[in-house]
Amino acid sequence: MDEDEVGTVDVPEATVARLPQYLRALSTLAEAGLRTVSSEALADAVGVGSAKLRKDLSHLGSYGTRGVGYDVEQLHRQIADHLGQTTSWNVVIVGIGNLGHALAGYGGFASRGFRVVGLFDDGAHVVGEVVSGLPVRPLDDLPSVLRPGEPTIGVLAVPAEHAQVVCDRLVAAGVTSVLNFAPTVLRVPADVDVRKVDLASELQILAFHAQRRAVRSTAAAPAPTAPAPTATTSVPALQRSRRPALGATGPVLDRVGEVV
Ligand SMILES: NC(=O)c1ccc[n+]([C@@H]2O[C@H](COP(=O)([O-])OP(=O)(O)OC[C@H]3O[C@@H](n4cnc5c(N)ncnc54)[C@H](O)[C@@H]3O)[C@@H](O)[C@H]2O)c1
Repeated sequence: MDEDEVGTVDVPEATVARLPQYLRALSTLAEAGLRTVSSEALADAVGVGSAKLRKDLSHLGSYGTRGVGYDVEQLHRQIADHLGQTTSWNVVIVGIGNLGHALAGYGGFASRGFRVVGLFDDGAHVVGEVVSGLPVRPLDDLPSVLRPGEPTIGVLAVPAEHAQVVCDRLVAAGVTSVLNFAPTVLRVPADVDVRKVDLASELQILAFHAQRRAVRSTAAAPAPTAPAPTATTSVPALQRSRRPALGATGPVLDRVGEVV
């Protein structure tokens, strides 16, 4: 597949979601001086099955060489092309509260081609403050920060009840890609992409799997001397029994004891 085909081939959404992980693993391999990598080794580094990895990469027209594997640099370039990482993207963050401050200060965007160019908020307590080298501006200044012809991604870190209004303003100003942290569904025109980040849902999914593991291991355990929990053991009971005593385990951090 040549560069002209990037953006024109259909790549399944699940594959797209794994591409950043492949890219990160390939960067690490390149930094370690590796020139080629087998599908098994790359799949191992990412934590997926090698068949799935080969299928994912076949969507990009990359099949590797039998007995050699994939050329690390070439595959890195190819995935970076598909992820639009060979151009730089402007990012504006709206809502400079707890989350917005953390996002504005995150150092990992620039190395992946994302440049934070504007911070916006409507709160008098924060407008004018300089956060990570950028002044926080009112949303009315949005048009002066967005540059025609330069793709800009809008990041929403405002309370859910304000997210739609802010999203509408971003879209009206020409933003066609929105990353939404607010726990609400946004309505946007068909030519606007919205991705939602929801850490609470991710925690719920982990809790779901942990709970199922607990139920299965309880069911599979040999009969204990004490009365065995049955399949009807209540979820709260399992959750309580699995919860460690506060402070009993966990890493020793130099901020332990800090009240956050
Ligand atoms: N997706 C996740 O995993 C995740 C994690 C944490 C928080 N959140 C969500 O992110 C959002 C922000 O959380 P937070 O803890 O930073 O809240 P926060 O209250 O600390 O900050 C919100 C900021 O948005 C600003 N704001 C409110 N209305 C605005 C408007 N109309 N225009 C511009 N700015 C406006 C406020 O002035 C404030 O500075 C919330 O919706 C929260 O639920 C999501």
